[in-house]
Amino acid sequence: MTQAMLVLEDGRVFYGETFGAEGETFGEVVFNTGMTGYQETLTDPSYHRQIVAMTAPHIGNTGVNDLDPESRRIHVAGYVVREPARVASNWRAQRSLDAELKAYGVVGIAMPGTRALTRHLRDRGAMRAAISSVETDPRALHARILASPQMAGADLAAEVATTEPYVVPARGETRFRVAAVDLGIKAMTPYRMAERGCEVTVLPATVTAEQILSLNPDGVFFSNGPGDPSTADRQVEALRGVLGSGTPFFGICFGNQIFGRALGLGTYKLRFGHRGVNQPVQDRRTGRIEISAHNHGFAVDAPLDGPFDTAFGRAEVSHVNLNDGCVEGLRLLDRPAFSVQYHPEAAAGPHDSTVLFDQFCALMQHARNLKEGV
Ligand SMILES: NC(=O)CC[C@H](N)C(=O)O
Repeated sequence: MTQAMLVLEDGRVFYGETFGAEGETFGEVVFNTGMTGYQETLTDPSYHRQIVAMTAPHIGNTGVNDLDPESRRIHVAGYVVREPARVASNWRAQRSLDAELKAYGVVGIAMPGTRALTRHLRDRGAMRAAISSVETDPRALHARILASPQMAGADLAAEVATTEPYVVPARGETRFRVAAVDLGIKAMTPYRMAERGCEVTVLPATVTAEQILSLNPDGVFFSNGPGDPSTADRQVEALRGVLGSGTPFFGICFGNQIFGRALGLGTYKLRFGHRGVNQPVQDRRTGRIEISAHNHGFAVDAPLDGPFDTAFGRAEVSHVNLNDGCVEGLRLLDRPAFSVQYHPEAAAGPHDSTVLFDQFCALMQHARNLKEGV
């Protein structure tokens, strides 16, 4: 085993052994608290340019398969685990996690200090970092970290999104046609719509409102994605055009942040964000609590004390996080549009929130009924 080190922007150094590829990598280091779902995490495009540290102490137990990935490749910039499983044991396992990380050239580190790292990030916040198995001087690596890009201000969606439109067919009869803007979309999202009878046309991140609306969709969706939502001006512009048309809208994660901005709200960076599969979110209308999957480092700044006015009529915060009180969902009260900051597609994660896909279908059905005068 080769020695490796993880160095943080504030100078803290951790030592361990290489896991996955050898080499050097830079990114924002964040922690993920999921006990399961490491393959979905690794392949979630929203982790582009992030070094992900797993708090679960044993990673790789079930190996890697070709069924669970959320995109075509591993997207994390680097991977931090406490102890890699020595044996991949599962009936679906096709390869080991170590081999998969090597195949994608993903530099990782196995180190005893993941708990200390998590406590450090919890107190000081997510920050830039590097993993290296080729550098021996932490100070030299630290200097390179200070020259690497920040996550705040990073415009990354177009780096991971499709450049060509493609169609995910409905399973069974086609009930609705959805235009989905890919900002780093996870594969399970169009799948959840397809299994409800939606034919989903996935569009590049730079698509305009005119291009979206020219498809005459029953509904429009904006996906999750990497980077700082304050940079997503083109997408905010496109969404304003969509909302103005009255076409039903649903957004997830980055899509929620863009929706917030389209309504005139601001976004801000959370200290350490939410990444895991057990975040409690409350639906403020029903009081019901959903345990949900999360991956966000930014949040929308919205009034929590009741409905507020926007250019598209009244809006309200529909969901809040019970851990830190941050905004987890928004809805318009006079138009068919809503979004959530968390991941109802549940890959990986509990299925408490998949009902939101049914609500999107219900909005599309309602809009169709109105159009047809039913
Ligand atoms: N999963 C996402 O869509 C993340 C959105 C945004 N990049 C954030 O970190 O908050």
